Amino acid sequence: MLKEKFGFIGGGKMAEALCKGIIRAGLSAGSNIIVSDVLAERCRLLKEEIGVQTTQDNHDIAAFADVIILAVKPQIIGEALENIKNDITPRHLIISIAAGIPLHFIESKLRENVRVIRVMPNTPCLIASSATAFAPGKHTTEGDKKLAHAIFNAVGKVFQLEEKYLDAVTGVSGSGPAYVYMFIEALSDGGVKMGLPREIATALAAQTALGAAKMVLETGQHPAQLKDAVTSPAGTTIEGVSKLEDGGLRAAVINAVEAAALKSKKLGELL
Ligand SMILES: NC(=O)C1=CN([C@@H]2O[C@H](COP(=O)(O)OP(=O)(O)OC[C@H]3O[C@@H](n4cnc5c(N)ncnc54)[C@H](OP(=O)(O)O)[C@@H]3O)[C@@H](O)[C@H]2O)C=CC1
Ligand SMILES: O=C(O)[C@@H]1CCC=N1
Repeated sequence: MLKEKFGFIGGGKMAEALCKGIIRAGLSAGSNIIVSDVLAERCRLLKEEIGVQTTQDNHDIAAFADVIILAVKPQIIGEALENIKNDITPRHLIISIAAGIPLHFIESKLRENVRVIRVMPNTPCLIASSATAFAPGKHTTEGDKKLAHAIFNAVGKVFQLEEKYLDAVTGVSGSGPAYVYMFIEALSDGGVKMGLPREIATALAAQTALGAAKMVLETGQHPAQLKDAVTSPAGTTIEGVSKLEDGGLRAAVINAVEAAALKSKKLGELL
């Protein structure tokens, strides 16, 4: 259990997933977390479902928390920082999970020497299976980096990277779960087309994605080697693989990552 208290500005999908993940991982208790949201109904729901404290006033966040997680949409980060800048003191560590928002923007909106870390997590942090990358700001200490590592390591895998890579990370793992859900849904649709009950088809598709991902991570083999091991000469798999190539799966995925990464970059440039 960490001694630091956590405050979230923005109580949406990602704050909810992170709060649940942090509590489930035993890193903090609901009573040590406060979340702000503009909607009273959202506050009520978070309080009832997760047991965190809630507020509609962002000024309450810095008064309570040591670590402040910026979890509002990138487009309103500037407004949220303006709102809290006078509340931030040297005891606070600011963690931004907003896509595309550069460290220098956040640092420039706060008082001098404020410690800021930019993080790109993903929603599987809810079940301790997140893929996260973070980049430290100008004034972060070794202790801050260790703390960020500890938080995101508890809810999945975490990598410290230079900030220049974070837009690409957003394209791969920040947005990535959506692509994988689409693939699983399509795999299930294929099963249904061929007569499987939907529930079975989705369970088989999701377990297949999970197993294949674990094979990549645990065997250390190249994905192409693992694919070749499934693909028997004149067998069934090569028929399917050939259709995926016809449909441009690889190009579609590469283009998706590029588009999401470029959008992340653009969000930072529009400020
Ligand atoms: N969803 C994801 O998978 C990931 C998201 N992120 C990043 O996390 C951040 C949050 O994303 P997500 O949770 O999906 O977004 P949501 O829109 O679900 O959450 C943001 C919440 O903040 C509320 N809000 C708006 N203005 C304020 C304010 N001034 N003070 C407090 N709360 C406010 C919003 O209310 P209202 O809706 O009424 O405006 C909403 O409930 C984004 O910056 C995104 O880029 C990063 C990684 C993954
Ligand atoms: O779609 C988005 O903008 C956010 C950032 C990464 C995942 N979801």
